[in-house]
Amino acid sequence: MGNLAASLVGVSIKRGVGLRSNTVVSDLSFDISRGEILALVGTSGRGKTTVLHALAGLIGVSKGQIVHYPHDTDASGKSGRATGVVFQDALLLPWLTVNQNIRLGYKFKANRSGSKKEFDARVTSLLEILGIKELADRKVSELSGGQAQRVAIARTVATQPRVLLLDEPFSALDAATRSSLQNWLIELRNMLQLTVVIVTHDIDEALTLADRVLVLPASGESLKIFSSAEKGNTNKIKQEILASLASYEI
Ligand SMILES: Nc1ncnc2c1ncn2[C@@H]1O[C@H](COP(=O)(O)OP(=O)(O)OP(=O)(O)O)[C@@H](O)[C@H]1O
Repeated sequence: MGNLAASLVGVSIKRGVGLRSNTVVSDLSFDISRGEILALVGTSGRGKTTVLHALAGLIGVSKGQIVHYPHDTDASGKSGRATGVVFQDALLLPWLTVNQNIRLGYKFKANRSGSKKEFDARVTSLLEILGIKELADRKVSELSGGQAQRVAIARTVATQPRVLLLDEPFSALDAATRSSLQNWLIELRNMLQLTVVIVTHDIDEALTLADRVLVLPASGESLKIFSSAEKGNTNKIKQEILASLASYEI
């Protein structure tokens, strides 16, 4: 358990209400290790966003449980939040500057402490670490899509979530910007020892970013998890993932 950030144990999730409710995720179990990037892939409607929202506590589970393991330091009461989510649309406040948007992230951090001076220093240091210091005084409405996504991720990282949840954060970006943000995210994870769960439609993105790729199963199928540790063999893994995605189609 010491190395785990969270676990799903026999989780089923319903969407919709009353007679129209439907079980969209059924008896799903997997662990999220600390410091890993885990990609969730699966055909459309398979429940990737649903799982992410359940991990974030935005929707409940109908069966099973999701366990978030506190860090050792949490006993001191200085823990960050269990999760932080970044959606496909950056959802920043366009009338504020980048700096002000990031400050909002810090303001929402649980158990924040320290003086205003310390708080300002933390914002500046985060902007520096994330390589967006030069954007600090720009209005969000003046940012490109790629810059806005960096700021959205930065704002969520500022809340110090134990697990960073990303829902197709790069899907609206052009290929070059996307690739640069993928590299940036890997650097960020390495620097800050982040634990990341990312939903993506793009198998190449999943294999570039993730330590493990989890293919969400259709009802009755078993879960498949691919390790991209053997990076040299990505073609083979990609073929296996594509084959398992295809086998789910009815
Ligand atoms: N608010 C909702 N009310 C009712 N059904 C919903 C709701 N949100 C999602 N669903 C249904 O739950 C199922 C899973 O949706 P979800 O968005 O999690 O899938 P996904 O794998 O993320 O899909 P996509 O790749 O298309 O984004 C779908 O059948 C969808 O229609």
